[in-house]
Amino acid sequence: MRSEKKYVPPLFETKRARGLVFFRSFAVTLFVGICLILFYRVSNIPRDGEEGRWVWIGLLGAELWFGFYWVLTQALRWNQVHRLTFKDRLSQRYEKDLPRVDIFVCTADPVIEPPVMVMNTVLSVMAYDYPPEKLAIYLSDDAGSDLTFYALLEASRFAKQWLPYCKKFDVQPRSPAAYFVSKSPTGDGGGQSQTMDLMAIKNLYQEMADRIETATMLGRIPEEARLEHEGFSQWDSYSSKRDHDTILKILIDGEDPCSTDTDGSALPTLVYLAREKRPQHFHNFKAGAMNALIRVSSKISNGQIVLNLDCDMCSNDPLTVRDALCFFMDEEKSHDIAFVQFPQWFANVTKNDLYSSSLRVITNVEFHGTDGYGGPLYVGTGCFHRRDTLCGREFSQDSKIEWKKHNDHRRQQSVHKLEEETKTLASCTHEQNTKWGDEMGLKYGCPVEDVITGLSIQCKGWKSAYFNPERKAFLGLAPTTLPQVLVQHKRWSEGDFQIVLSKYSPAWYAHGRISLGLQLGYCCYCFWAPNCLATLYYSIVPSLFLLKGVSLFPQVSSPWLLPFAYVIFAKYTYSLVEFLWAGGTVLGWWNDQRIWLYKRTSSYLFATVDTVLKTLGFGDTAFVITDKVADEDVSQRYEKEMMEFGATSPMFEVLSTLAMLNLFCLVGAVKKVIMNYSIHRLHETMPLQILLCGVLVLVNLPLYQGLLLRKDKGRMPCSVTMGIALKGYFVVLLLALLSSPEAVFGIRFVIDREECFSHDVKYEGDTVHVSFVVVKVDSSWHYSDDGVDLVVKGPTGDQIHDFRDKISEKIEFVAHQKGVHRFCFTNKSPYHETIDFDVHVGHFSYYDEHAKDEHFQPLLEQISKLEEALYNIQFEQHWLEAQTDRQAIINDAMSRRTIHKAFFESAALVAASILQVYLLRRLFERKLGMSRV
Ligand SMILES: O=c1ccn([C@@H]2O[C@H](COP(=O)(O)OP(=O)(O)O[C@H]3O[C@H](CO)[C@@H](O)[C@H](O)[C@H]3O)[C@@H](O)[C@H]2O)c(=O)[nH]1
Ligand SMILES: [Mn+2]
Repeated sequence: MRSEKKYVPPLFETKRARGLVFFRSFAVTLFVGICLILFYRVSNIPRDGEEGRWVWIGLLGAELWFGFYWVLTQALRWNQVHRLTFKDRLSQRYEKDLPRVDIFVCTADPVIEPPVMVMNTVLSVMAYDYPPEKLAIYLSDDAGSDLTFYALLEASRFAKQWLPYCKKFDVQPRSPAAYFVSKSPTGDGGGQSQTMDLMAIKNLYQEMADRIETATMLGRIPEEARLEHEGFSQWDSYSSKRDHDTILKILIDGEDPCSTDTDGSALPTLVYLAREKRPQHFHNFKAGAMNALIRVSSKISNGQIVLNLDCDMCSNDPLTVRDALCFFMDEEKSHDIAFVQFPQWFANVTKNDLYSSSLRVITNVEFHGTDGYGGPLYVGTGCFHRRDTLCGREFSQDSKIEWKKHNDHRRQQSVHKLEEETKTLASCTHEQNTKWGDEMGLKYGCPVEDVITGLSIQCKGWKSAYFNPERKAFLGLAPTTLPQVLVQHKRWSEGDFQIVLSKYSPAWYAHGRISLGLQLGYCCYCFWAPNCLATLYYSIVPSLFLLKGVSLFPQVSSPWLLPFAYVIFAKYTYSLVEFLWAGGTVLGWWNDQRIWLYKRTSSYLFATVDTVLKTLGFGDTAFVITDKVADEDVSQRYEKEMMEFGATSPMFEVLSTLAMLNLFCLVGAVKKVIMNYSIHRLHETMPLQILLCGVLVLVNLPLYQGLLLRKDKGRMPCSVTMGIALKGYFVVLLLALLSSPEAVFGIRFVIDREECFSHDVKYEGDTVHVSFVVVKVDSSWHYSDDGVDLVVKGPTGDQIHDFRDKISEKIEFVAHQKGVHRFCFTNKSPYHETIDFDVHVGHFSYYDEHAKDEHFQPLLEQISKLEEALYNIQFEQHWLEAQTDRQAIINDAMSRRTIHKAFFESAALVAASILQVYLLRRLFERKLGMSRV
C-alpha cells in the first residue's frame, strides 16, 4: 500500500561522490606514513649538546603542523556530495508564485572597475530568464561616481533592446560583451533575421560602450546628458567619494506600467545607490555597502531572495535564479537552507593558469566536501541568500517560507516619494545604536565579511548548499599580475585568520553548533595564514644545513627513508591526479605548486604579521580592491603566461631572498658532490635535502628569470633586484655565521715535530688563502712565544713562502702553476702544540667555462661571485675563531659565552632592522601603494 501523502518529486537531489571508499583507504595509508615520520623525528632528536638539536626540534614542529594541517584538508574531501536541480518541476509547481529576487551588484572605483564592465554584469542579470516584475537589480556604487551613474543610465536604455533580443533568440551568455565575443563575425547559426538583428544590436552596444568609455577616459560626462536627466542634480552637493550625501535613483520602476522594453514587456526594476559617506564615519567596505542595500531594497522591492555579485561577475546562464530557487522551494528539504553558494569561475584564466587563480581544487573538490558536512562557506559573489536569515533570523522548525503569502506586495506612494523616504536608510548615522554589522546583515570588522557572516548563519542552525552546475553560472575576472594575486590572498588569509581569533571562531565558538567536519573545513581555510611559519622553516633550514653538511632526514641506507618517500610520492601523485580530475593541466598543477609556495611565504607571512600587529592594537583593516583592468602589454604577457612582477612590493623581496638562498645552497651542495670535497657523500647522506632544495630551485625558475634575465617591463623592478643583491650579502654573512668553518677545509691537529699537508690547486692563477693559528700548547705553565715554522712549496718543489716562529699567520698568494702544493709545519718547542690550519683556493669558475648559453652568463657570474664571497668570509671567520680559541685558552676568563653574546646581539640588531624596514615599507605601501578604499 502506498502512503496517504501524495508523493511530490523533489526539486533537488543530493548525491554522494563516487570513489569515496577508495579515497578514504588511501588517506588512511598516508596517515600512517605521516605518523611514522613523526615517530622518526621524535625518536631521533639529537641529545643535548649534539649538533642540530634545536634545528631538529624545529623540524618536528613544522612536521607536526603539516600533519595537523593535512588532517584538516582531509575533512574537505572525506564526505563530498554533488547536487542536482529540477527546474522544470519548479516551473510546473511554482511558475505563478515565484518569489521576488533582489540582485545586488557592488562596485567601488570607476578606474579599476571600468563602468562598461560593470554594465555588462548589470545587463547580464537584468536579462535573467525570470519574470521581470519579480526581479530588481541594485547597483551599489561606493565611489559615488556620476560616471557609473551615467553608465547605468545608458545601460537602462540599452536594456530595452537587449532584453527582447535575448528572449527572442534565447541568447547565451547574456552579458553583451561576452555574447558578441562568442559570436563569430560571420554569425553562425540562426537565420537571416538573426544576423540582421545581431548586427543592429551589436552596433547599438558598441555605441553605448564608446560613449561610456569616452566619458570614463575624460573623467566627466557630456554636458547634454547631464541636463537631460534630473538624477545628476544629486551630485550638486557632492564633494568627494569619501564625502557625499546618499544618492539614490530608481532608474527603472518595475511597477510602473509605462516602463517597458521595445516589445512592450515589463522590465526589471533598476536602482542606483551610493550610500552616504562622511570622513568621520567608517564605511566598512563591502559589508557596509551590502547592509545599506539590504535596507534600501526592503523598502523598494523587498525580495525574499537576495543575490550578491561583484561588479565583474557576469551571469553566464540565464536559468541560474531558477536553479537557486530549487534549493529554497523544495517542500521537504528547504526549510533549513539559508544560502546557496555558486562557484566563482573566471573568464580570463589562461590554459595553464599561471597564477592558479581559478581555485580549481577548492571549487571542484573542497567545496563539495564542505557541502557534505552542512554546506559551503559564504564566499561573497555568486551567493543567493534568504533575506530573513541574512538579517539575523535564528533557525527554528517553522522557518519555512510561505512563498504564496509574500507575493502580493504592492506599494502606494510615488517613486519620487519612495526615493526620498528610502534615502535615510543609507545614511551614515542610520546604523548607530542598531545591530547592523553585528547581529543583523553582514558583519563588520573583518576583511572577509562574507566568510564570517556565513559562519555565523550556520552557527544559528542553518544549512547552506553548494551548486556547481555543468554550465558555469557566473564568470568573473581573476587578477592578472603576481602582486595582485599576492595582495588578494593576503586579504583573504588575513581575514580568515582573524575569524579564528574572533568571537565566531570555528575552532571553539562553532563547536557543537556546526558539524565537526565543517568545523575542520573552516579551520583549513582559517589557518591559511599561519602556514607561513612551517613553510618558511622548511624552505630555509634544510637547505642551509645541506650546505653546512648536516643531515636532517634519513639517509639512503636507512629504512626510515621509506615513510618519507611514500608520503612525498603519494601526496604529490594524489594532488596531481586531483588537479587533473578537476580539469587542470599538468603544467597548471606545477604552476599551482609554485603559487602555493609564493602565497605561503609572502601573502600568508604578511597576513600573519599584520594580524598579530592588529591584535596588539597596531594597524587598521584595509580592503585593497583587485584591479579589473590591465595595460595592453601586461595583458599580452598574461596571455603568454609570463609571470608579471612589475611593481615593487615587499612581498617580492621575501620571495627573491628565499629563491636566491636556495640557489646558493643547491649550487654549493652540487659542487661538493661533484668535486668530492666533502668526506660525506651528500647524495647518499642527504637525498631528501638535495631533493627539497632542488625542487625549490626549480619552482623558483620564473623568479630567477624575472630577477636576472628578463628585460621587459614585467620583470622584477630594479629596486628589488638591487635590494636582493644587498640582501644577498647579508644572507651570505648569515650563512657564514651559521655554518661551522671546520666543515669546510679547516683542520686542527696536534704537532710533535713535523707535519706536512698537500692541497691540489686545479687551475693556474687561482688565489690560495692560507691561515694557521697555534691554538694550544701542552704545557699548563709555559706560555712563552712558541711559534712554529711553515714552509709552502709549489708543485715543482720551489719554495713559495717561508715563515719562522709564528703563532698565527694569514696570507694569500697566486698559484703560478697548477698542481699539488705542500705545506710543512715544524715545531721546535719541546711540547705538543695544537695548530688550526686552513687552506682555501679561490677560483672564478665562470672564467673558463664560457657559458654555453649567454643567457645564463650573468646568473652564473653572480653565483660564482657570491660563492667566492661566501668562502672568503668563512675563511676569515675560521681564522678569527681559531684566534679566539687561542685567546680563550690562554685567558680563562674569556669564555665562548662572549662570542655567543656578540652573535645574539648582532642577530637582534639584524632582526630589529628587518622589522624597521618592514614597517617603513608598510608605511610607504599605505601612502603610495595600490588603490585602497
Ligand atoms: O569598499 C568596498 C570595497 C569593495 N567593494 C566591492 O567588493 C567587491 C569585491 O572586491 P574585489 O576587489 O573584487 O575583491 P575579491 O577578492 O575579488 O572578492 C572576493 O573576496 C571578497 C572578500 O574579501 C568578497 O567580498 C567577494 O565577493 C569575493 O569575490 C567588488 O565588486 C568591489 O567593488 C565595495 O563595494 N566596497
Ligand atoms: Mn574580484
